[in-house]
Amino acid sequence: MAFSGVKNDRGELRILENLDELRTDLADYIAELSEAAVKERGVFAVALSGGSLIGLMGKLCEAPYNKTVDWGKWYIFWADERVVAKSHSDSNYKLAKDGLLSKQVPIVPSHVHSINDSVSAEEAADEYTFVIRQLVKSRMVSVSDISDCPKFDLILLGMGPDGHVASLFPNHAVLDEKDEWVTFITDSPKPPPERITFTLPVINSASNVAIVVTGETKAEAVHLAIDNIGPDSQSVPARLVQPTKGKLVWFLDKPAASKLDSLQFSE
Ligand SMILES: O=C1O[C@H](COP(=O)(O)O)[C@@H](O)[C@H](O)[C@H]1O
Repeated sequence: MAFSGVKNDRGELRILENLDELRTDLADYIAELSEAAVKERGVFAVALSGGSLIGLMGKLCEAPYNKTVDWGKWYIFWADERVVAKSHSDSNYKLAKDGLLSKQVPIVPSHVHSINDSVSAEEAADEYTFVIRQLVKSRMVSVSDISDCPKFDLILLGMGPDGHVASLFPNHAVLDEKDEWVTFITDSPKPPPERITFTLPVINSASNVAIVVTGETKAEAVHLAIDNIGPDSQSVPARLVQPTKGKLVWFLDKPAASKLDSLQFSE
């Protein structure tokens, strides 16, 4: 690892020498959280994103993780999803299915909670909220004692070059949503336009949140999000990811970290 440390209140930074090291560190991190959650609660409730994240999670399907992780205890959700058919190349579900879920890992199909792709964005968000509510009732997903929101064991996020996370885009009204767990947008600046997304209160109620970012095209957004300077936070949604009680970890490769201010860190 090139660097590991804590920088102000923006969480733990893990800056990896190259993509191979990042994939290994990310797989170790997810496997450890899975083991701890299964030990404590009997299940592991994890929310995925789409985009480059899924490719970076690939090592989880290889030895030793494919055999050591307790896949049967995983409950899988999406922090955001594009409202397209599950077979569409824009679908975050399809991305995860092709890149992860179909890779000889014994995930229980009924534990995979994808959105209903045959209704409107608004209905899909409402239905997804209902599904999560049922799983909170049956304690497969914990509940936050502070916000009354679901408390996922882990929410995995990517970040776009504009600083968006999940489908929470810069200066969009969706950033102000305080009441809903899952909401929808029909005007995403990045295609496709119709999406559902976890809201900030849900993301910030998780026990663990990881933001995984690679590549120089995202270096400026990483700098703005972590160094906490420049435009207001509504312009950099990743800066609004601040788990109330949970732990935030950034996984960065060196190009993505290249514009960070000098790092103060502890071993
Ligand atoms: O549209 C989306 O973009 C972000 C970032 O994607 P990346 O390919 O730049 O890593 C992703 O995290 C989100 O889930 C997705 O819907």
